[in-house]
Amino acid sequence: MVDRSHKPSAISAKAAGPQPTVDVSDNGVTAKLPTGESVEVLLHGASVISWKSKGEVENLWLSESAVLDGSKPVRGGIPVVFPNFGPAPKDHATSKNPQHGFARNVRWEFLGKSTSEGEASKGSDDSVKLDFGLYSTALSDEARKAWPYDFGLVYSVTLSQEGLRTVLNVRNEGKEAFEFQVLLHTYLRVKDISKTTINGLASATYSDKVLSLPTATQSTPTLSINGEVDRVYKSLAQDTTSVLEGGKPRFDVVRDNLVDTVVWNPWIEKAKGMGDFSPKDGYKNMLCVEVGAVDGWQKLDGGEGWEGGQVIRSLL
Ligand SMILES: O=P(O)(O)OC[C@H]1O[C@H](O)[C@H](O)[C@@H](O)[C@@H]1O
Repeated sequence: MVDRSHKPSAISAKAAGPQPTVDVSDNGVTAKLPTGESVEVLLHGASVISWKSKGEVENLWLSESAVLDGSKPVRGGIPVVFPNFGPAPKDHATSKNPQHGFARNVRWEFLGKSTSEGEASKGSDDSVKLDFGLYSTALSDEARKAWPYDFGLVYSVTLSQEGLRTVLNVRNEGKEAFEFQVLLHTYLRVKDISKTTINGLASATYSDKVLSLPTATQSTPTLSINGEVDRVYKSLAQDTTSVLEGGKPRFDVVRDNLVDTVVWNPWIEKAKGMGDFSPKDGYKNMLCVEVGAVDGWQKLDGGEGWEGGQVIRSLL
């Protein structure tokens, strides 16, 4: 009789192949796929600070003088903005919070990794998911006083050949309802901002912070960046915002349960004014396309949960 017990099945044969690697340090977590893609996440703010595609192409812009020691938010990568976007409004429960909330400026906990094998028949790739948690009980007394709600956040960063998925899950762990905003403040790396264009915003309504215009409409199908831009595009109909370089697709940013998108480039003067922005002409190599729910507030009753996120595809 033939002993088949050692014959590898299709599944175990695949499992025996190269596996994703995950390195955990005191400061953060790095994951790499056998095909070369990698992601690096700081525990400070659960900020993604590097995402490389096959061929080691860096997709995210990180300032050379970004502060990574936990003393301030990271200038670059993907800081997580929660529970308020921008300066907190005076007449809201978030009013005592810092600009863009506290989540980007506190240490998160690494909850663990999970890997999954792709199935060619389903068109899926190998992937690795890193989960990070932040709970109200971990905040300083001062931060808890400023926003006194019981909450739990789980931020999942999934790396695959297809791209990078980042999803935030918010739970109200208390009895009292709270309101929040969310934004994934992604700094995309581009070769030359003067040749970079954005599609997917046509006819959308936006507010323009540079021109102090509360309401404007995107009249052209393609947006070019020729100067400082700081716009909040609201309730977008299309779920994909595309970034092109020299007319060729470079990134697709796909929103999931998030309807707004901020487009930001500080340009020359604002870049000069930021101590942690360098090189000073770095504005030529970055473009923020920030998916979020920032127009108005999301309300979460006690015991309820909410989830939203993005997939960014690098199209090189
Ligand atoms: O300097 P930060 O607090 O990180 O904010 C950086 C930028 O974030 C968003 O893009 C806002 O729309 C901008 O108004 C702000 O300048």
